[in-house]
Amino acid sequence: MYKYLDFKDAVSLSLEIAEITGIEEIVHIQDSLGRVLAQDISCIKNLPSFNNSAMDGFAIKATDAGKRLKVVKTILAGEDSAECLNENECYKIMTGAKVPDDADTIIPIEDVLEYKNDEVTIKQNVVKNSCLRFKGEEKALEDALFSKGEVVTSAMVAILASQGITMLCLYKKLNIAVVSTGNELKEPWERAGESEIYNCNSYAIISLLKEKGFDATYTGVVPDSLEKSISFVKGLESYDVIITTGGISMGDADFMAEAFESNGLNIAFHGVNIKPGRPIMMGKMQKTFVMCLPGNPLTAMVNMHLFSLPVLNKMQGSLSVFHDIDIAKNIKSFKTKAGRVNVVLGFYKNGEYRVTQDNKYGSGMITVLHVSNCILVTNESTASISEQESVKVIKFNCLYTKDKTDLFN
Ligand SMILES: Nc1nc2c(c(=O)[nH]1)N[C@H]1C(S)=C(S)[C@@H](COP(=O)(O)OP(=O)(O)OC[C@H]3O[C@@H](n4cnc5c(N)ncnc54)[C@H](O)[C@@H]3O)O[C@H]1N2
Ligand code: MOO
Repeated sequence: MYKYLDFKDAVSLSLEIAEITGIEEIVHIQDSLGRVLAQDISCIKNLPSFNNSAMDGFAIKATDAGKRLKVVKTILAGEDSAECLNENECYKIMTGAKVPDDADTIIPIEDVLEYKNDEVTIKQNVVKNSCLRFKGEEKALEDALFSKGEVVTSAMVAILASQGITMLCLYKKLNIAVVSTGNELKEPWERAGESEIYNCNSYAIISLLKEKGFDATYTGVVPDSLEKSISFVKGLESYDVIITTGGISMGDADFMAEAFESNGLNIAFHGVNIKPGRPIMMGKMQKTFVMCLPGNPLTAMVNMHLFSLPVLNKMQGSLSVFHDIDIAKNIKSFKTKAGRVNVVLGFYKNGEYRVTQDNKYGSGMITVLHVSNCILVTNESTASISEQESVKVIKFNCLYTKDKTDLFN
């Protein structure tokens, strides 16, 4: 195994070699949520599209404040009325209806002094242009709306639909293979003897990928044999990304590094000075990005958050690659081991961080992930985090940002 690489260098290196696949496809807005835009989009219909009323009431000239006016017409939303006001006249108008150019102010129905027999008495105090929404005041034609690389949200879908845009050019979803390794593994639907365990990593990783908007294909368990590992890996060449767990450390049955190297893997790094996650390996096999994560379930998931998701964000074409960290107050002191980067599980709520089980758990554990909702990363010189200290946390359901963030505590 190579010398353990510095955590920051490993993250930088992985992002350096991660390349966007750039393959585009046309998708309906209904299916675009969480996908990455492959086009810039600008305003093609003014928002709003015409001057309209923000209230049900009367459209008047502000200069008619204090007068009694004749209601000459009622304008409903969707109607296009020509201007027709003479002196001492006004329109009755509904919310969203187009305001003819000869009216400049809307008086809500509850604010008039009297409304009877098609006549309305307007109060003295009238503010010109009130309750009026002007054409293009929100966005005007050709204003920039979205940029290539933005992730589609429901708010964006609202804007797209408001523009009459139904089809979008998006980056095609990455083709991700998820692989488990190890003779000890049985699938959850099989029967595991006492010395065997159920494969939980593949299902956990695929679920996490789904949570983050990625799809993945589960390709099965590779047995602990170099020959079989080499040929299994060969069959995965068409994927954009391969994520494996297990078989990457120093044991007699750890064949992943050799199997990938035999298939032309260019190793970017193998071994990082971090706990958990030290044996992690990343590299490129021709165009395929390879992520070999350690087999311990907790380690595999933590590595997914720290290393894999930013790389996948970049490859998917998203501009928001980096973890959007939260700042929290640490409410229970705990120790970490200086000399390496530590990843510490915790629970974040209302601006407070509470360490999971006093930071005393093993990488092989599974249930500690469930009682945690975030991680915290300490730098190599940190040996403890005290109560009341301000800490940076990465929530499992964090957003991602364009700006490179400093994760260290
Ligand atoms: N001499 C050394 N031994 C180990 C080192 C080291 O530096 N020197 N590193 C340790 C660390 S840290 C880790 S993490 C593990 C990682 O080892 P591998 O990536 O080779 O993983 P395996 O040995 O195959 O498995 C580890 C552990 O995880 C279980 N496992 C594997 N796959 C799954 C799965 N799909 N679902 C559930 N559980 C899984 C496996 O049964 C093992 O218990 O190495 C240390 N050793
Ligand atoms: O990555 Mo291993 O813990 O760090 O168990």
